[in-house]
Amino acid sequence: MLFFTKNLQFAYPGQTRYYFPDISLDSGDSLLVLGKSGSGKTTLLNLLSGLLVPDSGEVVLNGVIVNSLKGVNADRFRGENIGIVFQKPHLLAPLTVKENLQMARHFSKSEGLDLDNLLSELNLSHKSNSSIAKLSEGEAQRVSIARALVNKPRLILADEPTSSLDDENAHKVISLLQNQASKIEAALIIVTHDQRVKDQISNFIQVQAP
Ligand SMILES: Nc1ncnc2c1ncn2[C@@H]1O[C@H](COP(=O)(O)OP(=O)(O)OP(=O)(O)O)[C@@H](O)[C@H]1O
Repeated sequence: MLFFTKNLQFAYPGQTRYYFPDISLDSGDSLLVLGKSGSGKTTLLNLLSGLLVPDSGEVVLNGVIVNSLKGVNADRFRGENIGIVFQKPHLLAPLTVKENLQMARHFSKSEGLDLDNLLSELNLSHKSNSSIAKLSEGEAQRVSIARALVNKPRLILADEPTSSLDDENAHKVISLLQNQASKIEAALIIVTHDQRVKDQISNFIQVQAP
């Protein structure tokens, strides 16, 4: 199994404890994490990426217990093995599209993907030298997806990637994420409250506020 969690429990200080359903994914598998606003979806995503540490339970990626890594080791492992598509792109505005990808590459020792190929696959070749400020919202989102893929991660986590998109573009972005994930043999987890995504990915878990 490429990625799995077991008995994940977590509570913010002074708050009620979350008990998250177990996850298990092989390379090429996709999973939706569904739940209402405030149900704990982003919290679960942060536990899966090691940005938060569970009170108990395990997150295992490629045989490594993610929640037992600390400090620099945790950051390096995340940089090399987990690609995160944040809800907002958070790109470096003074840099060009390609420089943003080069920067992401810089933080990893892994060989990664060819940048020009990746830009072409995401229909961004013509924007390679554009500044981030001049991109449309959709282009900025594709750069953010490219940045998540650049180090050829084993796990891709995407937080609400379709929430601001119309039906056609929502469909395109999910297809893009699925195609790219299966190409690099990664597992894909998409956190969303967007029920439309179920039409493309049938495998899901539901999280609920405790
Ligand atoms: N750092 C924090 N400290 C304390 N409570 C927090 C913290 N972050 C989130 N919470 C609380 O935990 C609960 C779950 O938040 P979370 O962001 O995981 O929900 P979500 O399902 O992702 O919501 P949304 O769909 O609105 O983004 C909320 O009640 C939130 O107020």
